[in-house]
Amino acid sequence: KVHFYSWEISYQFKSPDCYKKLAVTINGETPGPTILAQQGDTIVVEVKNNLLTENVAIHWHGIRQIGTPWFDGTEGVTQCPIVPGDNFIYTFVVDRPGTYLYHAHYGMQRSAGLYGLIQVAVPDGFVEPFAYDDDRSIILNDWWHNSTYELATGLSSIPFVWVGEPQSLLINGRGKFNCPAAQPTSSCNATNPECSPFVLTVVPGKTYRLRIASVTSLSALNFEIEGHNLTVVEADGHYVKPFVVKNLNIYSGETYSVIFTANQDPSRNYWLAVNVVSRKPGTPTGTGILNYFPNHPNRPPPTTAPPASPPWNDTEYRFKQSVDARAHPNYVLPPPPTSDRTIILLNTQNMVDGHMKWSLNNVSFNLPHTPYLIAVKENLRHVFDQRPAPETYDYRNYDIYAKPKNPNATTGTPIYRLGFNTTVDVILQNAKMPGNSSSETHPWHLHGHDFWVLAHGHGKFDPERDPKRYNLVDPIMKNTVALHPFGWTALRFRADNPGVWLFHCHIEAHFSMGMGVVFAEGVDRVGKLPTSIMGCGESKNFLGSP
Ligand SMILES: O=C1O[C@H]([C@@H](O)CO)C(O)=C1O
Repeated sequence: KVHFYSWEISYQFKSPDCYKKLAVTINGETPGPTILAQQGDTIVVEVKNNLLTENVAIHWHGIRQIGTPWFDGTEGVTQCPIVPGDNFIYTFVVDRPGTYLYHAHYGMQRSAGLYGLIQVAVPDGFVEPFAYDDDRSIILNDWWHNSTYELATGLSSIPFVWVGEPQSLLINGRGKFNCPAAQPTSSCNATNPECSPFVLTVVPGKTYRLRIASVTSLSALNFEIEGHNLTVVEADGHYVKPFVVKNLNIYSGETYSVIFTANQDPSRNYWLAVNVVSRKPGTPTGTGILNYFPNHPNRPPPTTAPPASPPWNDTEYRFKQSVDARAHPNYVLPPPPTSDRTIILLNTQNMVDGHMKWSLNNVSFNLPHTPYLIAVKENLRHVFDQRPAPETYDYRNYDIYAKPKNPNATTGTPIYRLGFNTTVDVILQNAKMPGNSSSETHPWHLHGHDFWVLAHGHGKFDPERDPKRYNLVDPIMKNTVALHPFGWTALRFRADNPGVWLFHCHIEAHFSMGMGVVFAEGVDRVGKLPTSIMGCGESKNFLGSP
């Protein structure tokens, strides 16, 4: 089946948390429409860029784009930006059931509101390993009152201006900023229906599958439904061995399905609550309402206080959830027992020519002007660095608990060329920040693949000792995984999807400061590139060629 969508991208005044500001919308809405499809269906999205002066590109997060690497929607990697006034048609197959996302992948535009959900149903007759009466979804986000341009300009300025903590947390695009009395109601109006809380209505006794996705620009979140345990059954489109939590830690770019039953006192309503964890919170709890039918949705609101998260700096609590997630026993896809190559990526915050950057093995990522897919396929060797990207760092001598020894990194555009069909391990290594005594959580997202999560560890990864601890029995597969403070995360994937793929921290500010790398594999097998992805840099030369 083919699903056709026609999306007009435009700026609109929106008040998702009661404070009025410009948002990038799809057909006038943020979040955008949910794409509903079934495994094997084709999705066609015609994007019309009606932003007056701003490019756009849309990434289909978690969709592997097998056979269509040019429609991954990653500006600078797989396509040129869609310029104002232009149309662009994305066509791709959703080859696996599950919960996925889409969002802007140009500059820091995601934080301006261009995002939504993709839900892919199982084939007819397929029985999922859990039961429920009804299916609901929520998408979580963090929200700033400064424009995306102010945020991005601060990050690239000398001196550096950090984005700071968000003003609000949004559940399905709704939050509540405490409008100051001095602010005119035309710019902040607590009674604006756009910022009335999101209401999830349930029938007492029924069981629900709740799909939960996060597209935050910065925040790691903890989600809780007051008084209701959640059984985690799906993560990033893969069935997991069910485990029960009181609240769920969710990082930007992750999706989960949880099962819960409306089995509490039905005479009242309950809070949906989302809190910032892992960074010292400066944002009030984001709330919504779990409404037991037939109570009024939000009159009166629950008289209890909305749930607080576990302590924001309880890293062990979040680490435990990461290691508790295992593949569902009936759906284990065993990883290859060995790998052909191990890439160790140390992430550090460094200065480059007076700018604050993030780098991997001392190289801070920079997008070339000609998208990599076109440059690699057409062998344009002069448009990006040809020296190989660094395979590891000096792990014998580097102290991850000390401030970066070399405060200066370089910026560059090198790539990792992966042998087609080889098995690659990536070890993400965290370390201390230069400015303070902490180490932050980074959710890493891989385009074009799912990876096995072989292990999470504390401290410095030891290439002799730690591979012996890998879970080769029932590791979960994901497309986004947390790298915890002062820890390491080991991933394995097969380089079996011809194309050029970004691997990056999903914190929008961190990617914009250089926290990413690029993998290229089997590009000689990629078919003729569509001219619609071209037009910028040297790709102009290929327009109209036979
Ligand atoms: O990248 C970041 O920069 C700031 C801080 O380290 C420097 O101000 C911060 O909290 C980040 O996550």
